[in-house]
Amino acid sequence: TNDGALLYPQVTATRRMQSLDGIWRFRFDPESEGERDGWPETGLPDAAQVPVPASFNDLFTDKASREYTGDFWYETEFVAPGEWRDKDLFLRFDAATHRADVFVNGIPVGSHEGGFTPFAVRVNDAVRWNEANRLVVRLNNELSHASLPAGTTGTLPDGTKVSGPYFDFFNYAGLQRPVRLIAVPAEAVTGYTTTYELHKDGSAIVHYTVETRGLRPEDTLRVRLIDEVGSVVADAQGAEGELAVAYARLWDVRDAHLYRIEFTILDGTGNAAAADGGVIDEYHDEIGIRTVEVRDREILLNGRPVYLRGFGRHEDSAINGRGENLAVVTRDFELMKWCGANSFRTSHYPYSEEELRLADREGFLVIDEVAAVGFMKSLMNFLDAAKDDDEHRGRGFFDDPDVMTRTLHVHKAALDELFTRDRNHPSVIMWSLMNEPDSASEAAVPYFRAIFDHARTLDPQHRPLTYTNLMMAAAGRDRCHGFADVICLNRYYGWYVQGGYQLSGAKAAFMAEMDRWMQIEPDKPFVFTEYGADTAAGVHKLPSVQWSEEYQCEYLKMQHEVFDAYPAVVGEQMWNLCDFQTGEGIMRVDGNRKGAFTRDRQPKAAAFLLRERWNDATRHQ
Ligand SMILES: CCC[C@@H]1NC[C@@H](O)[C@H](O)[C@H]1C(=O)O
Repeated sequence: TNDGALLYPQVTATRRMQSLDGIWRFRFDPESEGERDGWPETGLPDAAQVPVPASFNDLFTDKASREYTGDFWYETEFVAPGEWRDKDLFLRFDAATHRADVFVNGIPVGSHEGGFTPFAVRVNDAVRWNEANRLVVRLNNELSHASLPAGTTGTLPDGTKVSGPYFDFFNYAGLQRPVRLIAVPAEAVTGYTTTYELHKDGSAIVHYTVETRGLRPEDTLRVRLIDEVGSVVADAQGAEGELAVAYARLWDVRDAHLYRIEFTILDGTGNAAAADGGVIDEYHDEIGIRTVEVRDREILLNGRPVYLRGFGRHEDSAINGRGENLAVVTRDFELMKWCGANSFRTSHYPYSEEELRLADREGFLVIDEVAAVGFMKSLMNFLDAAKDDDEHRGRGFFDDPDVMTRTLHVHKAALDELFTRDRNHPSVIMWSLMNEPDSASEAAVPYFRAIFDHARTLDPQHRPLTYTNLMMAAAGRDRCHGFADVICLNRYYGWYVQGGYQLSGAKAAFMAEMDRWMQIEPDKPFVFTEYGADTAAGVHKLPSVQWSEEYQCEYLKMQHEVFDAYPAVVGEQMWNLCDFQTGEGIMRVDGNRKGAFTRDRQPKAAAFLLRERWNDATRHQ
């Protein structure tokens, strides 16, 4: 339900908000009996106590809890303030991973599929005003070929379910981002879009549309643009129009200038109470005046070419798991700035709204990725790429008969939610629709066509669309690159292939593939969205060996030599900013160790190498 509750929550003259974060009751439900046993009405029996937001997985001391797969429940209570009864009351979950059913006082009030975008459920008909109300939420973290991220669900001999992720990050789950009670007027702003037109004389036009609900014909919808010193620089009326800015302070890479866009619905009947000044609804947001386009094999920001320097990342930290931790987010931006980075990809799922708002303020360029990862059957950290699990033996991911129906449906819905949530962020400059799909398979082509065609309809700013290509679909094997505006490559020459002493051979093979790409896609820009080498911090070796800090630096130097040999390369995002947690396996040492920094955000030698390369002003922008 997008009734104005999906806009980023805020308190204004007309809107109210109450955080429900804190300690909630929690329990697993391996037999899926909770609803039958009345938990929505009576609450959770024998419950544990867990924090929201956080993943549940790293809180406990037993393996069955860390690895738990199936239904699990959260419970808390909240008071519905009587002063809000004339507004629409919503529960807004910023993320419930991977799916949720919500109950208030035993009454089902809504459900959601997908663990990385917000949803809101209206609860007016279920609450008791000025009293405690029981909030019970059933979540589920099972993976399938129709879940984003994709995977499979197996069972142990005793019937216990086991997650089989087709991706290289831990299948963390839970209420991993804030939960809020919010109150929105019945007549309200429910969404908006912006596009930008820059002029040579330094002026600009902000074209806007506003989505409302319940707007009465006699009421006025006013839109104002306010600059950083609080001056109203433009104003307009109506559900769509333009805001002309005489001297626009453009949003630019690592030079962010934000404007406050303010939407106000004013009572047009003339008999509004003087107290509220006739304001029916008021919502404001921060936008950046900038343009993004791909032209002449460059990515242009405000008409000037940019070179992406930065990282693939994860929302991942000790104890929290994938739970939002603003201290970690802040430290990660500090590390990226220290390295001289200007960009990151939200690998491999939409990051929190707080993360993107920070990117807007810091002037970072973001490749915003939907959680369409694992569209290549690879279990246990890629050792078994295309390994077939029982249900889908012998077929590639896209050969699965349900992929063009169930998977495509879930994928499109996830894109709709991602674009609606993030379309107004100046930091978002490109959309990644999939990470490392099996794009070498013929069956992938109709799927790509359907999903790219759909995505093209979602962004009024028409930002470039891409996906990331992995080595199993190298130049000449990938059948889907034609759909992408920018070719994004995840490459590991010198790690997964021809590692160690063979590094010189790896470089030759890497350049041979790049030469082939230059023939295949002679007009598109290329971005390396991943390159990296697992490195155990503190392991030193002269001469180097793989897993030593010295080797990670040798590896990175070689990659950068190749990138610098091809003018078509307009970006390099090292994998990964930090070490991060994965499922256990013989190729993971309590997680993936390709970080330039450790999981507790301390530097390896590679961090200093990147800092030297990216702070060298004589290089790219
Ligand atoms: C085989 C491609 C490499 C792979 N790419 C996706 C990331 O999520 C993984 O972490 C990375 C890795 O294995 O380090």
